[in-house]
Amino acid sequence: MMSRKPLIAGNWKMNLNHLEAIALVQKLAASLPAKYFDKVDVTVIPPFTDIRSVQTVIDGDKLLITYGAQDVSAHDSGAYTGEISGAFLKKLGVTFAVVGHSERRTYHNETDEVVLAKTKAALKHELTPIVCIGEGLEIREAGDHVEYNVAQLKGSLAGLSADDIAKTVIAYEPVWAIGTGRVASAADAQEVCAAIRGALEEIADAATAASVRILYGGSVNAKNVGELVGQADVDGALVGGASLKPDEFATLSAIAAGGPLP
Ligand SMILES: O=C[C@H](O)COP(=O)(O)O
Repeated sequence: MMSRKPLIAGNWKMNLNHLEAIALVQKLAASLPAKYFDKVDVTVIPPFTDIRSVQTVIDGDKLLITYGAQDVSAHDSGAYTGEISGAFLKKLGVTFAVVGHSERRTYHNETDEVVLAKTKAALKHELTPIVCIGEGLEIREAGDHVEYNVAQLKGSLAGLSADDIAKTVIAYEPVWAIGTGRVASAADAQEVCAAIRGALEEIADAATAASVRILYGGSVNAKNVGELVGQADVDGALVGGASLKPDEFATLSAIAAGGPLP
């Protein structure tokens, strides 16, 4: 099997102003020396207003941490008040763009069609989309979670070529596990991530499916990350709350790298 380098992505959501962002990145860098980055990719995903400050620290100190954006417009430029173009993000050195996070699907009514358009925009501007999918509690309790996630994945990637799909990262985030402290079991995460890989093989091809990184997200912390990333089809984590604590985020990144602890 092709080996996939783990990715630990810290989604800060709407937390930390630009001064707090600088302090967090500096603390994270101090806790996570360069030796780890051969074995794990670590990215921080701040609010848009922090990105320039984060870029300045990372470039100035030649850090190996990358950074992403929490969303990207489906449009390139023009009369779209409040939106942020992928072209602007690329110019700021952004590597990843989260698309279709459940908070955007829920609070901003983003459908699979919108997520697909944003995924295409990210790819067009050479950003790596982190395409989020995940079921709510009712669907999980009804036992329909595998079918639901596969359908959401297919809707969010509909019509993309295998080459484009190979440039994405997928994040499985069960909505009931986000910010609740109720993490999915490692077996539950593996079940859905394996089904996602199977679906990628169907819509692209085996080599593409084997190369795409699939993250788990939802109440990941330093205590549970080891078991989660130890699963065959879980290639890292999309971390919310624990990414706001630089020591814990460094520790869980080191665990994903296979240790030693910082
Ligand atoms: O994007 C991150 C997720 O929504 C997970 O958030 P959480 O780690 O706070 O549960």
